[in-house]
Amino acid sequence: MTTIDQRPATATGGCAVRAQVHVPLKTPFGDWLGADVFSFTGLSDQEEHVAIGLGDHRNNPEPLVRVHSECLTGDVLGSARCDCGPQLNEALQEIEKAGGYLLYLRQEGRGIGLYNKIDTYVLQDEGLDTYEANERLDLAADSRDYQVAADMLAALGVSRVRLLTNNPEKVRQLRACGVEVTERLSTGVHLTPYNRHYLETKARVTQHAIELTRDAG
Ligand SMILES: Nc1nc2c(ncn2[C@@H]2O[C@H](COP(=O)(O)OP(=O)(O)OP(=O)(O)O)[C@@H](O)[C@H]2O)c(=O)[nH]1
Ligand SMILES: [Zn+2]
Repeated sequence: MTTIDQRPATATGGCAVRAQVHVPLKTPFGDWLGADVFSFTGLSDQEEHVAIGLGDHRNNPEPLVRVHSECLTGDVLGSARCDCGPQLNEALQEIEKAGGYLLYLRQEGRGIGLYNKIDTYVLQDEGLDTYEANERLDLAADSRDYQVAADMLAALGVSRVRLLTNNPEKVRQLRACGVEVTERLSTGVHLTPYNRHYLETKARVTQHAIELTRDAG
């Protein structure tokens, strides 16, 4: 059953919790998770970002948090070109166990949007890497700004987090926005027959903490 439970909002820079809705989720592994989905008002970029509270998120002074950037092809369609889908599933499982939040940010294509991302796939298949392909379209290689994630955490009353990410830029930006990141935890390495170059490029260009063994995959 889905329930709606308005709770007192902690406003920060205009950002506040708008509603909290309990949603039963079924994972690809067949488990049922009880998720609290939070929507917000006053988000600085006007996007419909959501926070998904899992496990004992209310009482955890240092919740496990993942700031996940939207990837329709990976998250929904299960595309093997990237690692987004498996990272999302892993995060839901880990956060459920530890108690915390998945912030699902509507930042398709590292901020360039879905249509542009699909266009870059054509360029990637001609030999460009994921960052070069963005730039060939005169778009930023990665335009993501995580201030909005910091605002959402503050609105949830969260100031200290353990962060599940391989991306050092997420840690840097959240800290710069006043979030105390006490620990960065790497996700698993989700190698497919199609994403080795994608993962290698992330490790080389943006220093993602991804350790690829030569013979893996
Ligand atoms: N422009 C572009 N974006 C992509 C491509 N494949 C996936 N993405 C986007 O990349 C974003 C995820 O970024 P990643 O670089 O994979 O990982 P991250 O979020 O920086 O780091 P983690 O927290 O470790 O997952 C999502 O918004 C995806 O939509 C691609 O080929 N081109
Ligand atoms: Zn993806």
